[in-house]
Amino acid sequence: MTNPLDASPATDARPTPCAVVVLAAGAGSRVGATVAGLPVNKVLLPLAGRPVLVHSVRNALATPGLRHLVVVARPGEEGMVAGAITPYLDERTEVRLVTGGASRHASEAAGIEAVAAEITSGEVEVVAVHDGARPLASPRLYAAVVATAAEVGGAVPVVPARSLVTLSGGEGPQQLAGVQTPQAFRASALLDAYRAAAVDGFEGTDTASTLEKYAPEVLLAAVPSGTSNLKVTFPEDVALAEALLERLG
Ligand SMILES: C[C@](O)(CO)[C@H](O)COP(=O)(O)O
Repeated sequence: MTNPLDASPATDARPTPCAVVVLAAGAGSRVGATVAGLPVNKVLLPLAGRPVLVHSVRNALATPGLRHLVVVARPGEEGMVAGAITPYLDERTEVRLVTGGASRHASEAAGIEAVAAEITSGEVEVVAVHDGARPLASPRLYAAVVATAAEVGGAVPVVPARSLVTLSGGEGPQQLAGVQTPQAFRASALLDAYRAAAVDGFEGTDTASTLEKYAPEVLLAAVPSGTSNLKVTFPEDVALAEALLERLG
């Protein structure tokens, strides 16, 4: 990956027409979320009085150049997801709700296919895919990944790991980086890559891994991000996200 800060800065004079796919279809088993004793999808947990997903969706809606927002729900949870986010949306805001699959990859594919017509027609030039469980991704981060993807092909937010790691084999301390979302890509390359992956039955661990396999010619740029863009994974993450929300305003 290259660092876009090494290249000319991505300019955003004309925001790139884009779509955002928010994934809300994960199992979330590690967070162990329950409501009234029943397991609940972690993106529906309350965070500062609103479901986690509402924060994620509202940030995504502030993306410059946004044309379409897709939310991918777990099969059987479509009604619950719609019920959770609709009260917080302006009635003019159109959110496409689609049903996800059995894996993250399948849910990503369903979300991307939901804007296939707009990609093919050229209306949408860049698509960003985001974890619904990352409620603190800022509109600024969305703007940066979309502008960078438009410029170089693909953009992935990264944050340096807190500590150096020593690998066995005598290579000395290594600085690792954590990969986050939203991950953004030129839309036609993204759609083609997911269609090629479907033919092979390939399942990527994230969007970038599918692009790396099926569109290796697409340059992926690392966009500097921060630890505040956390993913709600463990029970304590909700309290941490709440504290960060309060601090960030
Ligand atoms: C893509 C990701 O956010 C990178 O940190 C992460 O791998 C997503 O994990 P999930 O378990 O599929 O939510």
